[in-house]
Amino acid sequence: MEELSAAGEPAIATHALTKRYRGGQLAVDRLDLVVPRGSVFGFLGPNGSGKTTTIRMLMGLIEPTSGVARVLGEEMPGAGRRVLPRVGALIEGPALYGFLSGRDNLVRFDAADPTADPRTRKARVDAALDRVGLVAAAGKKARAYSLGMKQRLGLAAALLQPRELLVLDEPTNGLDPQGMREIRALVRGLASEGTTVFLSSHLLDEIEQVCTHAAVMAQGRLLTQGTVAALASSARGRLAVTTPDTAEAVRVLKEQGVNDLTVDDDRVTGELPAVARELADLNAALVRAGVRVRSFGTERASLEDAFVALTGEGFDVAG
Ligand SMILES: Nc1ncnc2c1ncn2[C@@H]1O[C@H](COP(=O)(O)OP(=O)(O)OP(=O)(O)O)[C@@H](O)[C@H]1O
Repeated sequence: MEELSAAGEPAIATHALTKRYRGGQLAVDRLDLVVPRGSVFGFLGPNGSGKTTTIRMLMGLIEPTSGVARVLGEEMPGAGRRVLPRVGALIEGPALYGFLSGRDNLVRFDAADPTADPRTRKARVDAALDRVGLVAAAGKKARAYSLGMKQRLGLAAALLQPRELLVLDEPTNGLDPQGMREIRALVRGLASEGTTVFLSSHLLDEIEQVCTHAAVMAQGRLLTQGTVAALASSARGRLAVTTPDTAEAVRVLKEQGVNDLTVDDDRVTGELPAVARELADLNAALVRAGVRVRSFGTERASLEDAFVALTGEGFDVAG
């Protein structure tokens, strides 16, 4: 609610947004999403959970079957002509001409924008290249670019004009760790200037590293949304004990109601019992049984723990 009073409507708000494809597939099911202005919002879900379908509806590329999608305060797809110039989007990889240089690709994008003044084109293209760190490679043909460079060039195209909102569909998909870091740094930089960034990902780690807020999708449905900190803290952390006596520790902890125990070297971790117990009592039980405890504590819960708690299953990171 705070965001509403601070800066008008949220950057994105959907109400009961639904998409059923012609074949009958219910891809998005009554989605209520609220993306606050100024947030870096992670749209998280395994492959096939409906992320791309949602983004396509938000960008007016496909019509919803029912429900409402509002972007920057206006309803899509109807208000597309007014809204889309204020939105930079990178969906399913940028459409680049391989035979043109990175710079000339941007010149083409800029020339295709009827609102872009040709006299200031060069300055816009230079600024965008600089922004994504492609100045040195600007003269190379795009087909010689690595996947990460292509992704950055796509982002540069989205950044030729100042944007209030950036929508990025799996921006780090297929990138190596260095490429991922570069995109993350770019996203943080844009966010610090006040751009709202909405990005989809199937990587929990990535969302934790860069996002302030997140929503979790599974099978077309929204499981939860909120700040990343609140989502992670909604899951209980795991108990972690370091000891040379791992077998005995496992036996004692099991007796004390600790589930899902795993041993990795001299570390025993487990799920804390649902009924809150004094951690000190667990430690005392270990000591009583003669287990030599080197360290004892709980690990901070991660977004992954929250996801597992919500769905009862592991996060599918395949693909
Ligand atoms: N054009 C289409 N026609 C019919 N079904 C589709 C179409 N596009 C997607 N689907 C189905 O809708 C569901 C959601 O797909 P969607 O691509 O939105 O998910 P996603 O979360 O973006 O996954 P991914 O990351 O793999 O793209 C899937 O079951 C998919 O098979």
